[in-house]
Amino acid sequence: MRPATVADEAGAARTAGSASQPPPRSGRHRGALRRLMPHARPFLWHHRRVLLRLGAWSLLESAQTFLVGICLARALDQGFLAGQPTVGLGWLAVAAVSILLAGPVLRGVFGQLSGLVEPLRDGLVRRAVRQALNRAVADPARAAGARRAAVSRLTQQTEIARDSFAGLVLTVRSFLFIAAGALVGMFALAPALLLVVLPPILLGLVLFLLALAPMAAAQRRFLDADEAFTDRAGGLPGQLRDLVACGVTDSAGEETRALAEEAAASTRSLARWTAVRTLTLGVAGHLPVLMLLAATPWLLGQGVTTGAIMGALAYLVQSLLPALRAMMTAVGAAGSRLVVVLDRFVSVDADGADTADGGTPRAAEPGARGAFSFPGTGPVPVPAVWCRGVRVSYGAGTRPLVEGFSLSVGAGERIAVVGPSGIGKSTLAHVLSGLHAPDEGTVRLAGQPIAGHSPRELARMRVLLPQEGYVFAGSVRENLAQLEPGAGDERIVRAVAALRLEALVDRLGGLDADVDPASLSAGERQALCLGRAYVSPAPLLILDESTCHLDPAAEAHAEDALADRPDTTLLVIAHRLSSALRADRILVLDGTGTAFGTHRSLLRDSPLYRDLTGHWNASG
Ligand SMILES: Nc1ncnc2c1ncn2[C@@H]1O[C@H](COP(=O)(O)OP(=O)(O)OP(=O)(O)O)[C@@H](O)[C@H]1O
Repeated sequence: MRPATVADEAGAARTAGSASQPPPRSGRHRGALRRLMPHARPFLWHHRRVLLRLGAWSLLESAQTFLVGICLARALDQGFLAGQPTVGLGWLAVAAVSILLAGPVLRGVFGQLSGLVEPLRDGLVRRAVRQALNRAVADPARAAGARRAAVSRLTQQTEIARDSFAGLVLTVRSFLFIAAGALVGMFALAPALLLVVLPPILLGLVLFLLALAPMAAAQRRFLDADEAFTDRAGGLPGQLRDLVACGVTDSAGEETRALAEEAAASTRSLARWTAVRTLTLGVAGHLPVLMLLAATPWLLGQGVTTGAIMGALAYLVQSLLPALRAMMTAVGAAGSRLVVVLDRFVSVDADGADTADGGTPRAAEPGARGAFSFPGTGPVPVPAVWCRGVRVSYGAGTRPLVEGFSLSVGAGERIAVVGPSGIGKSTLAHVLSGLHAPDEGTVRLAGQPIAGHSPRELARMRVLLPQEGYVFAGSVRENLAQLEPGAGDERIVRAVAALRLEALVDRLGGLDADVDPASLSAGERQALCLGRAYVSPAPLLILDESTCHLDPAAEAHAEDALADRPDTTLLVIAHRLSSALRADRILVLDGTGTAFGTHRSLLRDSPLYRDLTGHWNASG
């Protein structure tokens, strides 16, 4: 049998990823087995009757294996070597009948196999379609083509899962029952045979099991690195002009070099583990035969007959070792594929992330991980901001600023909004905050319609910080706790520390000191307002150029601190390119239409975004 090569391993990894959403982040698949077990156990328990029937058919396979070795030994010892050829032929005839029985046995096994494999596929297909439909409802802005692509990807993955699962069940089951038949047969022939062949088989198996986890990790690392590099290299030629225009060729080159180095390192690592696996296959697949041949004089000295040694050889060469090699290969290749694909189903559910645009997967809905319940459907995360069919204008008869506008932002996401001056960014911020009712359409925050809430209720749903930082005459503490009057000192101190406001608070005389708004600079007022947003209980923070009086470093720190605030979704109306670069996704407003994507995808797809970044770069 041909040993697995790095190319095979890479192929197996690619097959699992070929149906892929974008490459999983490194480490994302760590603990995949642990994540899958809670779903696998109920599935297997639910199909326990099929498993029992499969076991019953497989027992016949054990019996058949057992008979072949025993018959061969008897044919030699009691027949041909004892001068009784007819007896020998008789035993061989029994062996031949048992071999012929293999056909019906295999038919029975396959019949039961479908009872296990098809429900898995049906469940996954149902799940794939429901996931896509749920996302289509939750995110109507996504193009229909992308939705179809998501269904196609997921249905394709179900086929990979089905084939891999079938291969695994077949080979693992076969190995277990054939091994049982062969080992019992050897024990029946002469227990001393087991002393010779069992240790190398067990050694190979243990080495194989020890290498399994690092091998799978190496496959995943290779898959991630290979996809990331291919993605990058494929996109570069088309982006070259914009990269030069934006003056970011050095950083783009560095990034590409790092991806290439990671791809090379991951391939080397995969090669090393493939060599280890080939070694384990060699130990388990060939050493038992060598040991048996080398131990023949000793076995004969122990009174083991020639027929028994030949029977053991037949068990090893005909049944046990081929089944062992098939099982090891299947677990190594199909097993990894199955884990990767099923884990993607789990991860799609947990993240609610549709990454069809090639963008960054959205941040997970807090607490949603593990919501997968196989093979039913799990909850789809509620978007932090969701709007549909929104039309906004200032007065009847005037040209609408936005029309037919839809958007879905996942909880925990960091979004930047960009667009030319006067295009309607602030107006959109007001609409999303419930301060300006749209002419048409619906806006929901965390699943709740924004319309019809009192100002107090709105304050618990979102914070909108305008460009002008409004500070009132009162204590520093009152200013910081304005949106959460009951906030304790601990919370206020945490906000002060997170936003590095200690020096400002000290200069003002501490938390209890009175503030004279007129004595503060515009930047200081903005800093206090950012602290106020941090203290607020609202999960959605909208910054409408509310850091424009801070220097770029302070602005970056403030945005990072607010984005890192627990359970926070951050929407920043950006006035610098750096804000957009820090965001997970960017919304580009251009009056007649919008574009929504990552910095990279927008550089490629949105002429307006390219112009804006070029303008920002030119103006420093
Ligand atoms: N209350 C209002 N009544 C009438 N027109 C308004 C009102 N507020 C804003 N507008 C107009 O709506 C358009 C969009 O304004 P908006 O402030 O939302 O744009 P913007 O993209 O935030 O601009 P900038 O980047 O300059 O802040 C502008 O033409 C503005 O003059």
